[in-house]
Amino acid sequence: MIRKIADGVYNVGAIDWERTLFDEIVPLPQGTSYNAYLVKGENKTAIIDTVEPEKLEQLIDNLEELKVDKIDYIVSNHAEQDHSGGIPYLLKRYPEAKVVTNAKCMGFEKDLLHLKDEDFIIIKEGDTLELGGKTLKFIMTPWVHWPETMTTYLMEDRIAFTCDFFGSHAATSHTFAEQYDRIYHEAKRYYAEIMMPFRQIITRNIKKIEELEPRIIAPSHGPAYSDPKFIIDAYKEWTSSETKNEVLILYVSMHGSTKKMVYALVDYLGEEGVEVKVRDLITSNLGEIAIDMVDVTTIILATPTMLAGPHPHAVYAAYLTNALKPKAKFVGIMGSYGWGGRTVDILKSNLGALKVEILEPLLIKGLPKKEDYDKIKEFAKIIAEKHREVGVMK
Ligand SMILES: Cc1cc2nc3c(=O)[nH]c(=O)nc-3n(C[C@H](O)[C@H](O)[C@H](O)COP(=O)(O)O)c2cc1C
Repeated sequence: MIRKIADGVYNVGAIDWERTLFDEIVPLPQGTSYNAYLVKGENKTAIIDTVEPEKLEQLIDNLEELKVDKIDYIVSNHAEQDHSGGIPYLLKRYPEAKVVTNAKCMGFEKDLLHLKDEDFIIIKEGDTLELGGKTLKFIMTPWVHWPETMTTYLMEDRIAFTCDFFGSHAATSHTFAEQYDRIYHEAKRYYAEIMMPFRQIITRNIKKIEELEPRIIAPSHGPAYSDPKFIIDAYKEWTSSETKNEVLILYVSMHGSTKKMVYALVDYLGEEGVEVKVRDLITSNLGEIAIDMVDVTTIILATPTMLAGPHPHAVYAAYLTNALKPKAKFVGIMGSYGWGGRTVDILKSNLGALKVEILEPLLIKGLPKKEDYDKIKEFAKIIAEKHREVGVMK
């Protein structure tokens, strides 16, 4: 399916309606797309990014339908195979084509795709490429989400091809975002899963794209944006240091004691005027957990003690929180134990990358008793007080 972006500019990539998992961990409830953009100048033709190799057939069909018998440049914004994986095929089909990218990306593609030095034209920040009436300018946007990532800007049409940056895992036949609620949610999920660990550097990259004053933002997953402000503002909101008056509780419980503690905390936090999100680690997937983390002020890890430490699912949650680096300001640890162990130490040792205050842990023996509920109530009061201190609650 060819999706026209502007005169001489087409999305010739693939739509993957049925894929359910990405990177062997990220669930895809809405499928995804691998957008590849054909830009036809008066003299030269370029394609910006390719598709996941499994979906090459759709790209080939689209190129045939547009009767593309020559490609001069294959611009590669990102070396990850869902965008670069089609390059070896395109080089065979269009032997005169050169891969246009930055030096870092070339290095990765030599390793990942076994491309050779002579396959490349190397560009750097601010360089331009003339196609005849259409000029591509290259803007380095590192760490969205690999070190080599860049944006290609079509100057005359003011289109920013941002690759993963501003993308969403959404299979859709719409060329441009139309169902804004749906796309906001999918773009936020994508941000949470893929971009959140690089929040600080992304802030600088948002500015770089905004300064281009693009008319269109065309990422390599999901629909393009004919209203770039929508997605730029959303990214500004997610990356800002401001958090909401919300607590996310991630819990696991074998026999229900920790769960009782969790739901008591939910009630007490409600009484204190704090919003709560609760995720059972056994039934919640990574996407749901990640999206919930984006703007909460506090994350609570709740686990029973098992084999002298936290339940392995709680270790996973701590590891994930540490890796995703949400902007939360506080982390709490709570749970039930039988006789003792290193639950708190082990969880803390998995949280070293976070700039958070770790609250005084709350561990109780067995099923919570009357005095334990008092402690949970006190825990809720402490969290509310912390939220007041950082100004997310009056
Ligand atoms: C497989 C297993 C291993 C356990 N290992 C420990 C342990 O090493 N240290 C401890 O204090 N309690 C241990 N316990 C006891 C639990 O921590 C205790 O029963 C707790 O109340 C369970 O909380 P839950 O109902 O939320 O699952 C273990 C329980 C199970 C089922």
